[in-house]
Amino acid sequence: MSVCLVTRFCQTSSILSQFKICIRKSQRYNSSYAVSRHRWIQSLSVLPGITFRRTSTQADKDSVDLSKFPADRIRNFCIIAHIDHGKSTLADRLLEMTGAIAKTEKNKQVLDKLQVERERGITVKAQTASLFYNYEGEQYLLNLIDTPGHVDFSYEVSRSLSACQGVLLIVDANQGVQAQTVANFYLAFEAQLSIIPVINKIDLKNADPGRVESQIEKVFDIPAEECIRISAKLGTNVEKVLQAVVERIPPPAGSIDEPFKALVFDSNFDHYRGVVANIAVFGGRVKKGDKMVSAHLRKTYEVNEVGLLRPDEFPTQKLFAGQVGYIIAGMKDVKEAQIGDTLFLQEQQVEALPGFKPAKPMVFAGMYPMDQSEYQGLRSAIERLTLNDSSVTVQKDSSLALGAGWRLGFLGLLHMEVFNQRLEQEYNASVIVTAPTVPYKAVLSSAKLIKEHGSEEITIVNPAQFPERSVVSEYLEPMVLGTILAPDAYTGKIMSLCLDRRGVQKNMVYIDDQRVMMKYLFPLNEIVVDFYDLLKSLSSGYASFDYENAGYEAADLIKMDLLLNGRPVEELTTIVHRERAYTMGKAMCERLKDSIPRQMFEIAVQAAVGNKVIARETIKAYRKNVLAKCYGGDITRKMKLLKKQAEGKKKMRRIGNVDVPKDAFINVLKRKEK
Ligand SMILES: Nc1nc2c(ncn2[C@@H]2O[C@H](COP(=O)(O)OP(=O)(O)OP(=O)(O)O)[C@@H](O)[C@H]2O)c(=O)[nH]1
Repeated sequence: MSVCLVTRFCQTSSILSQFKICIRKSQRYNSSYAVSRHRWIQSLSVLPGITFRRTSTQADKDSVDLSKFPADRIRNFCIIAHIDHGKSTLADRLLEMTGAIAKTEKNKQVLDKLQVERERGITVKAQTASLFYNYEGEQYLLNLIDTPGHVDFSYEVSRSLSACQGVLLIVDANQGVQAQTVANFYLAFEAQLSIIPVINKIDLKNADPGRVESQIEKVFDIPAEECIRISAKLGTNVEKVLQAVVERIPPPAGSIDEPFKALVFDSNFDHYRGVVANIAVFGGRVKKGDKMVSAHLRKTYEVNEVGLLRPDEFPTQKLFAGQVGYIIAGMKDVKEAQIGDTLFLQEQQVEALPGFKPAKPMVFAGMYPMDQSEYQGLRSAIERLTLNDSSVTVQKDSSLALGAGWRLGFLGLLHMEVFNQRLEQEYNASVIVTAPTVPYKAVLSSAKLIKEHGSEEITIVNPAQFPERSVVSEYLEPMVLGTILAPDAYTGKIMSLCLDRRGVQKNMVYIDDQRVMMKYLFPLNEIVVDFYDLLKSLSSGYASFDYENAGYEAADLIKMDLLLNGRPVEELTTIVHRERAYTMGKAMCERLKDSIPRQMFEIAVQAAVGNKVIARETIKAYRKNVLAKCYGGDITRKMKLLKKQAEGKKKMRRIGNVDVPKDAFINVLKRKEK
């Protein structure tokens, strides 16, 4: 709401009070309400002569005395699972049953707040919610963190686990144990957390909870009796889950008598209040007005607000040892609230907690505005989006064909797609994303270059900057250890796909009489773009895949250029294994031929290594006369058709004299199933 509109509201107190009533009426704990309420308050506070106290909200009235929850009546837990096994649906039920949200049809996946999460039906960002639960006459404070299931976001899972003492490991009663179930189990196991296996979707016709229990026994060595069978959708046995959380997950350690010490496990940026850091308090207490220090930057801040997330912000007087909540302390940049940082009070210095390793980008791509006139707008959109996603790295970049832009690093391809979608949806930005590449390394042999780079080993995130063989003693490529779970009927097809992707089998076990778990060592480059799609399609959707980093290995790599009418297109340059250059070059030329529409002249599409052309395709000349079917003199119809053609051209980028659709840069890397 604009300031002038608010000024008018403020002119008469009766209108002001009506406005407050109106806001209270619309008060539901949803984020849009929280944002609009906040903007309104902010707008008022900038008006001269008006000092504004926040109107008390239902939350403030319901204000809880958190000192009544000593650590032994707190349980902090995460919900982890393979993608789509029902984490967010279970979180909804737990929120409803403990009264945090109303039980309505509208309240679906309330913790998935982003538009992309709702559209894609996936969780991208971990979300925290504090619940009050009455167990055997005692009130408990349960802090739940719903985590994403997709491998690209496993960093979110591992840092959420650091705030917890236990997990609910959800497994679909029909699909059984899948690749991310295994990966997430090991994350929790290595963090020494209590693991409660929950078999979900028992209402499905094909549910076979008995089979899933024996898989859990075999793969994770957890007795079948410990599994809880539920239907998150219908609410069946969900109460048992809450009971198990209290009974089986230990309370957090740490006492309120110790000095204040908190771990920042997540943070997001609010344009009005700065950084909102999600913290797990490991000792002591903190309140508004305290002077707080961040261990990383050693900067001092005054605490403005602390509270719980229920799931929206719920301000409280204090936060105590064992509790999970948020803190706002005037930090202007998410870099000031580094994830993994320790917070303490100015007068009580403590030793920093171990923290986490920063997330390492696995996929890099160039991002450019569709038109250079949109550069500033895109820059501010990227800046704002990265404020809330610190795992994205940004470097300025420029290209002959696409002008000034950036090279961004992401945790995986889905992460890149989600970022791109958010740029388009939330910031209305139109972007060209170039072919993604993985971070290769080169060990330099030229003394001059070593001096220039300050090190013998360099990382290459842009194929156009790939150093020549003559100055390099060795190239290295990133490797991953992949886990594939699938019905044994598809084993043959899967093995030949893995072989095709230079995979080396490390292990293969049956997890029951029909399902196989295979471990393969892959070059990351071979699986990053389309491996999962192909695996899904050749196994009729039954196979699942997850991977973890497995260091670097020496490889015989070369740079391959793609040329349009003899002109190399830097944005389509790729790094390939020497043995694969011919097949890759041929396939890329074919796909480019399919992606680029016929134009008024012939276009030669070539792949070249050095000066040698290794593959060629030709796009024949063609003039599309959009008015051909338009007889007679209806000028409005003609204008409409010409406008449509012009719209189509807007989605293309001219390289040399060739119009290239913006999707072509990524499609060129997608291989077809054999
Ligand atoms: N029949 C049935 N469907 C369920 C049940 N629980 C969840 N689902 C459905 O399964 C799908 C996935 O559920 P989500 O809760 O989004 O799964 P998720 O694990 O949070 O997914 P990600 O966050 O993307 O990993 C949705 O269509 C749910 O409606 C259940 O108990 N029974």
